[in-house]
Amino acid sequence: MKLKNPTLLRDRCLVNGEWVSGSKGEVIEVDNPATGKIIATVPALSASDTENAIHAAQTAFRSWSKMAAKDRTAVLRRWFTLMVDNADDLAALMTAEQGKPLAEAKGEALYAASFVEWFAEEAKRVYGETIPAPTNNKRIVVIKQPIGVCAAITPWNFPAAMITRKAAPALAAGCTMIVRPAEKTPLTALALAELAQQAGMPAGVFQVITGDARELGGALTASDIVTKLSFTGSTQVGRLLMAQCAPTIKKLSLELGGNAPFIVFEDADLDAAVEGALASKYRNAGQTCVCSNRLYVQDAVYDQFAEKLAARVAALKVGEGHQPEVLIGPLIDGNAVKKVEEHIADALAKGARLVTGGKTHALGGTFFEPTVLAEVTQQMKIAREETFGPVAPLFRFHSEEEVIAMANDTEFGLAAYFYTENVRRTWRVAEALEYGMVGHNTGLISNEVAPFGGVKQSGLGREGSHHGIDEYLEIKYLCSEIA
Ligand SMILES: NC(=O)C1=CN([C@@H]2O[C@H](COP(=O)(O)OP(=O)(O)OC[C@H]3O[C@@H](n4cnc5c(N)ncnc54)[C@H](OP(=O)(O)O)[C@@H]3O)[C@@H](O)[C@H]2O)C=CC1
Ligand SMILES: O=C(O)[C@H](O)CS(=O)(=O)O
Repeated sequence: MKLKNPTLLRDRCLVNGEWVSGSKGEVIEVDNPATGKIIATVPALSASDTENAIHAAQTAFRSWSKMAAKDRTAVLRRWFTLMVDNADDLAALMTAEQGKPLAEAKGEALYAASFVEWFAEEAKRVYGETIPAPTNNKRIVVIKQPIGVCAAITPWNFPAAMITRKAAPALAAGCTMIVRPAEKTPLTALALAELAQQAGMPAGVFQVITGDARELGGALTASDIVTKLSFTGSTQVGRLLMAQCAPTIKKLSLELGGNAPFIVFEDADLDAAVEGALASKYRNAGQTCVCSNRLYVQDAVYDQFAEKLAARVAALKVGEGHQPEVLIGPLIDGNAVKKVEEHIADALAKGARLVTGGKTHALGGTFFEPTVLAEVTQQMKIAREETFGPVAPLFRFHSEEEVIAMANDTEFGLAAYFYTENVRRTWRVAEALEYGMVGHNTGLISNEVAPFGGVKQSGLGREGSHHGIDEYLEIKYLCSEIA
């Protein structure tokens, strides 16, 4: 892994403005999923090391929260500029530790930076309000104030964007933030910490700690100094963390699992639908929470769509992320491969048909052939569980009512997609789908300006957009008797 700016490769954690090892002196190895080779080590911090970070964040909060919003904006804008200037190095780190193709990693680096740019601006727009009092001798004013010391626990699939999508609004609001990144992808998080320090972020305002998820997560959730937890990951772990936060009534933002339907109506632009399916299904080798997980195709266009999609999928180049033209990198680990194999085997055993792919790639390791299955039904595991891999299961449907019922038949409600050229159908379907985010004639819906988040068991709260900063603010009103 060659970096233009070698200072971005950090093997220590940033705690209270210092680069520190763990008090136990233990380290965690970081490997490259494409090769299985160890590329770095990071400290295994302990619960007591985490307490040090929490107290540093509490101290830093006292001054950071009182800083003029415009001055916080200036620090965040410098962080944004440094992220853009170092996007190639951030991309190299992501491809090395997570495996995604370099072009996707560069895209994520800029996507991550866009949250810092957006919330640098939002910092200056935390408005309050005045409310006419019920009696003329009183005045009521509403103000918004930063929640306090915040913690973030983030997943491996977007090592940069999932951090800034939380840290940027928190810091903009005047909070301080401790990030515990996934064990598999700490290097990008530590590089973001290095750039934050270069941007002049005061000690204790933004800290990154690495170590055992349960030990560090336990310390963060148990602390009554930490007033807010923002988590992105599986619904199963989200439930656990929600329970761990209950004793201290922490504020929560949860971005959890998905099971996105992708619906192709007979009146769709089929070529556009194929492009959208490729984008929403195979991005990050299918390892995103908003990936289409079930593709429903209306009878009249089913065979045509399946043929078009399979031809494009079979041509997707699989390989190591730094190689040019590679579009599908490795899955994150062997467990991910096992889940994909399990979903395919279950579907075929219950009557599905393999159209293309279907097995581990000739490259070996965790590389997997991009796959399309046909004649898939609701009775198969792949209909109910998030595959988190490069498999497109095609379901048939006959009517709009039938497909809406199938699409909504899940405990998840994160993202959904549909293709139709009919404007009346567009409104009916968009309103009937029980999801937090709906793509119409597009497979790419993620950006910094829209409120990203799910309903049902896909989470709580929204990230990005002007709503995103509210997750890090408390509302207070002053009722003043003036006569
Ligand atoms: N809604 C969204 O925006 C997103 C949702 N996801 C969902 O996450 C899942 C895949 O990501 P994955 O990383 O495997 O999800 P996990 O839920 O397994 O892990 C997410 C994070 O939580 C940590 N973690 C795991 N167990 C605990 C625990 N007991 N206490 C504290 N922290 C813990 C993990 O640490 P470690 O990895 O070190 O074990 C990781 O940092 C999928 O379901 C996907 O849909 C993923 C990304 C975005
Ligand atoms: O982790 C994820 O899956 C991301 O939230 C998806 S996105 O924001 O890049 O769409």
